[in-house]
Amino acid sequence: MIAIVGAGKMGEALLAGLLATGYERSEVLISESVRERADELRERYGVDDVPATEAARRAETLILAIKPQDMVEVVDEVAATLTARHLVISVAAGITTSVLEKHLAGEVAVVRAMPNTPALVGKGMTAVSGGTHATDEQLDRAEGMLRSVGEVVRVPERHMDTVTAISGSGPAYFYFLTETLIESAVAMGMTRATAQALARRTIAGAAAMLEESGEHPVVLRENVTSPGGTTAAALRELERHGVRTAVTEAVDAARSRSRDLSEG
Ligand SMILES: NC(=O)C1=CN([C@@H]2O[C@H](COP(=O)(O)OP(=O)(O)OC[C@H]3O[C@@H](n4cnc5c(N)ncnc54)[C@H](OP(=O)(O)O)[C@@H]3O)[C@@H](O)[C@H]2O)C=CC1
Ligand SMILES: O=C(O)[C@@H]1CCC=N1
Repeated sequence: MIAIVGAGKMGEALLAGLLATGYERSEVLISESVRERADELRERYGVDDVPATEAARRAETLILAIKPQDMVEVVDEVAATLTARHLVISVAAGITTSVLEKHLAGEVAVVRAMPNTPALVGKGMTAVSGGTHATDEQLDRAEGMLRSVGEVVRVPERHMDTVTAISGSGPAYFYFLTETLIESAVAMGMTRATAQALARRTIAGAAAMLEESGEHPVVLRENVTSPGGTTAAALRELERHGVRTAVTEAVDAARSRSRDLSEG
């Protein structure tokens, strides 16, 4: 049995992904403190919602998907119920396995994971790293579960804040860019519906090219950039406005924020 504690945006993405890829409703529980949200998810997915301590009693795998700021309180609440048979997977930004282990009695296995919301449609990217007591078998178990909602890589924990800034927050950067393209087209007089279709299909097509061709993005960008053409004119403006530096600094800010979150 798997319990997802905190069924917000990320919790739901994992829940939906797990159910869509073969987990039975009877194998997954949620524990969500916002009543209307719990009701909505119970209705949508047909899973039970129980208090966190009951979730810890009934499930051997606990996925903690609450906000980093709530993590210690929730871990303290369930700690007495957890035993060496449990596997705790935290998806919280910034919270280290050593912080979690400090609040858990004995040798409870902890895995830190950083998924992203495309897990909802089985296209997630998750990085995992194991805590002190997590065995290879337990890491494999966590990876197997998360692989059902997308790809998984194992990384040393020192890279987890970078992972958070790249693939954890990453979908938001691409949505931001898509949203900006839509608004630009609307400002030029195009209907919103057509602008949305153009932008959505373009980002999806570009992503598919990256995945399926295996080419470096520089090569794909060069293929779009005809000599003396429109793309070169646009890219010159992006460079002039420092978009490359802005992206680098945005990623740096996300990583710093992830580090800060471990300090509460
Ligand atoms: N959103 C994303 O793309 C990603 C998020 N994450 C991580 O996932 C975690 C959740 O993020 P996100 O889904 O965005 O946040 P949300 O606020 O959408 O979800 C968290 C949910 O847990 C509820 N909650 C709070 N305390 C408890 C409790 N004691 N028991 C049960 N439920 C509780 C919250 O209620 P309330 O609102 O009242 O606090 C909320 O509904 C974070 O740690 C984040 O770092 C990781 C990767 C990607
Ligand atoms: O914004 C956040 O803090 C979370 C972590 C990664 C994506 N969303």
